[in-house]
Amino acid sequence: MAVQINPSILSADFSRLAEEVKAVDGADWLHVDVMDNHFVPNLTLGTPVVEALARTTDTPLDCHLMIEDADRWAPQYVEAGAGSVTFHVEAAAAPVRLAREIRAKGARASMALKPATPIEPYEDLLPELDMLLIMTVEPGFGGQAFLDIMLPKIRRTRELISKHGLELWLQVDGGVSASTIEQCAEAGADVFVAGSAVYGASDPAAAVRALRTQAERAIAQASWACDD
Ligand SMILES: O=C(CO)[C@H](O)[C@H](O)COP(=O)(O)O
Repeated sequence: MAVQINPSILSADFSRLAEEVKAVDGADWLHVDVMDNHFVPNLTLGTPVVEALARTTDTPLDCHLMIEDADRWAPQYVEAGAGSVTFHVEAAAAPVRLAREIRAKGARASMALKPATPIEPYEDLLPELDMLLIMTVEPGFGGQAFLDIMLPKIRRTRELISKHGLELWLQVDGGVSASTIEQCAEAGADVFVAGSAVYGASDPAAAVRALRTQAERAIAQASWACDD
C-alpha cells in the first residue's frame, strides 16, 4: 500500500507560486484547490493557473474542484493538465457520466464528499472512480481544525473498498497534520492532503517526508492493511 502525501498550495505564498511548488519536490501530487465563491465562500484559481502549474512542475496535479456545475467545468481541468480531477458529488448532476468523461479524457476520476454527506448512497459508484476524497473539514479554507467525527466514515469507506476488491485510493483533506495523520491512516486513508502542515513548516519538503513516515508506520500496523 503506497502512501501518498499531496501538499495543498492553498497554504502556499501565491506571490511566489513557482518557488513554493519547487519547495515540495518529492511530493507525490500537488493538490490544487479550485474554489468559485459559490460552492464554497472563497475564490482561488481556474484553468489558466492550472496550465501554468503544469508547465512549471513535473509533479502531477491533483485538482480538487470546489465549484458548482462540476459536470460542465471538470473536463476542462483535464485539458488544462490535471492528472487527477476531483468533483464534489453535491455539485454534480450526473456523477457517473462525469467520472467516465474524466477517465476518457485521460485523467484519474475522483469524487469528494463534504462532512455531512454519507458514503452509503454512493457504494455502487465506487467502481467508476480512481479515488474518493473524504473532507475532514468544511471545504473552503485552509488551516481549520480536523473533524475527528469523520473517522467512522473513513473506516466505513475502507470497508466498502475492501468488500468490492477495488484499487480505489482513499484521500483525506483538511486539518491533516503530524497530530492527525496517524488516526486517518489507521482508519483507512492512504492519500493525505496537507496544506498548513507543509507550507507552515520551515522546511516543507522535510514536513512531507515526516508525514509520509508517520502514515507509513500507522498503515503498517492497521488492521485494514494487514487483511489485504
Ligand atoms: O480543500 C481544502 C480546503 O477546502 C484544503 O485542501 C485543505 O483545507 C488543506 O488545508 P489544511 O491542511 O491547512 O487544512
